[in-house]
Amino acid sequence: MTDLQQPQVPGVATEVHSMYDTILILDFGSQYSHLITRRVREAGVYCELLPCTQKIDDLHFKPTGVILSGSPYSVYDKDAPRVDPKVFELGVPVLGICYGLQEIAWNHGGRVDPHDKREYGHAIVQIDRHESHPTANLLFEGIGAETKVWMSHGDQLSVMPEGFRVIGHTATAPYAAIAHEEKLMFGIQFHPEVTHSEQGVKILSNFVLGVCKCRSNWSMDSFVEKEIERIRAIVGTDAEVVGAVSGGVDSTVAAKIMHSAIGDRFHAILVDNGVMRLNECETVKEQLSNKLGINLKVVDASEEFLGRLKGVTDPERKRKIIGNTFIEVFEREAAALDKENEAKGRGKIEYLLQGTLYPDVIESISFKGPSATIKTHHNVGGLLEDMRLKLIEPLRELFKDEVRALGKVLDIDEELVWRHPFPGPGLAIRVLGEVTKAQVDICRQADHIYLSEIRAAGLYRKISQAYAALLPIRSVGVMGDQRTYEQVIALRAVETTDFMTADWFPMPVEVLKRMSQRIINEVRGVNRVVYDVSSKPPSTIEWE
Ligand SMILES: Nc1ncnc2c1ncn2[C@@H]1O[C@H](COP(=O)(O)OP(=O)(O)OP(=O)(O)O)[C@@H](O)[C@H]1O
Ligand SMILES: O=c1[nH]c(=O)c2[nH+]cn([C@@H]3O[C@H](COP(=O)(O)O)[C@@H](O)[C@H]3O)c2[nH]1
Ligand SMILES: NC(=O)CC[C@H](N)C(=O)O
Ligand SMILES: [Mg+2]
Repeated sequence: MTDLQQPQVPGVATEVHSMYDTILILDFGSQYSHLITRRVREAGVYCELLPCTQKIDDLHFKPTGVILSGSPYSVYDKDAPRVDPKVFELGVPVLGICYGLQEIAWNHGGRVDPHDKREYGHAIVQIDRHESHPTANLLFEGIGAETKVWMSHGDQLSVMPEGFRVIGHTATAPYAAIAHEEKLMFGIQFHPEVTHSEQGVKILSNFVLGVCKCRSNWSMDSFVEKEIERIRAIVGTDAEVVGAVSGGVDSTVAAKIMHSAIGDRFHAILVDNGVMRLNECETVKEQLSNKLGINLKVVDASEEFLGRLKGVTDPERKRKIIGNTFIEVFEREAAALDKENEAKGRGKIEYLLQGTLYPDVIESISFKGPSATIKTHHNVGGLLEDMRLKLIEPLRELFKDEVRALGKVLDIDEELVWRHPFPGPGLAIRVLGEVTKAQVDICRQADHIYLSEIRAAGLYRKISQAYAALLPIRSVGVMGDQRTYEQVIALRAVETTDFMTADWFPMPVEVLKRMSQRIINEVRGVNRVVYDVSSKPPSTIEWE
């Protein structure tokens, strides 16, 4: 998934960079780098985050401006990440944030030293304006004499780099913001991307719109039209496309775009893996066919999946088995479709549609290399390395909230757009221990009651993800004067924006009471319900 190139068609604008001005954000490992990306997009400007080790000569587009992120490193560390100095020869504006400022200074004859006090938290920047140098004022255009910002640094600029002037200072940092008017280079010691910096969004938009003069045309409306055109250009007039579609918002939005582009040359496939939620396959088929006009084939492979999961209790093995079986089923279906098409004199299936999102791409490009594997997230296409089909990933530049906005533009039902994510391995990683049909049924029923009660209480949209898990233990209870010795259901609900970190949701007690009562009364085999009050980290969202 590290390859950022999409299929190319000579003479046709199939490349995102030919349609939008692009801000290049170079990531030096700050925790906030992806937030810079979000903010620039919010200003209506397309941008891409690449590792700071990116060589400018290898870049396949010319950025309209460059932003250098913060970093946990110090510029004087022996192993400090270094920017390719050619960035400064591109002749486009550059903005350095925190480490980025220090890196600009370091490269232009300035000095950076550790400060006796680390500065972490709020600070006030006094803005220094220069009447006879209007360009230097551009970054803080429209902002008053001072502004509240958020700082997180231990080093600071001690000697100004050549040709730069101070455009902002704080009580402890005399060079908190600097500018070079001819080179259009700016540096700020604080973090405009975090919400604690009150004018942060304005400062970033001043840079991308005022300094870089980017066109502000990145909107989901314009994206749909351009994407449909791009797909048509890539696929041409004969080729056909398959796509694994789960009913989740990502694959649904991707499928809708593909369908709009090529109609019935797109074949959507939903695999019933035996670990879907109650009535899920029917509901998804209904929604996609009736409401979106997408022809979805449901392939029942439940026996195959459950058969292979027999006796398996290890979470990673479950994930691998499911991932591999998905591929086998999918390849089989694609081959069958190819045969059918051949008989009908239709084109060959040449492409595979995937709902990959930008966070997946960002995660796979970290300059520090891949992080430890906590869980193997299954992804149908992600594992199809030796497949002859070429990938089409319409959402690979988008964040989840952009995908949801796109869903609205495409007139997809609110209910679908705001659907909680559901993992590919489904209930298999929510039935802890061995996955049998009987166990899946218990989990499925409890999950259905739980989600219905969440909806009835009007809480579905407040919660980012909720589900019931079946624990592989028994506990003693009493029912109708009889001793029971049955299983435990754990209810999980979290609030999160990026699913990388999450807080447990404070479920109202009254609602919990109803849920627990209903599950114990209605689901055979369960005599106890517990509510999960763990955050991520140190826990994860799924139990396995
Ligand atoms: N049962 C399934 N049948 C077919 N494809 C599936 C199935 N489950 C998952 N997939 C494929 O795996 C991809 C990754 O799943 P993932 O859950 O991350 O995305 P999603 O289901 O589209 O959206 P969401 O994250 O909101 O659930 C999906 O986009 C889809 O292509
Ligand atoms: O498509 C998927 N395939 C998987 O294998 C998988 N594992 C976890 N998830 C989803 O990812 C998010 C984070 O989950 P964790 O905190 O448990 O890692 C949550 O939204 C999880 O539901 C998966 N999605
Ligand atoms: N947030 C940052 O970019 C910090 C940069 C550098 N590590 C410092 O402490 O000053
Ligand atoms: Mg899903």
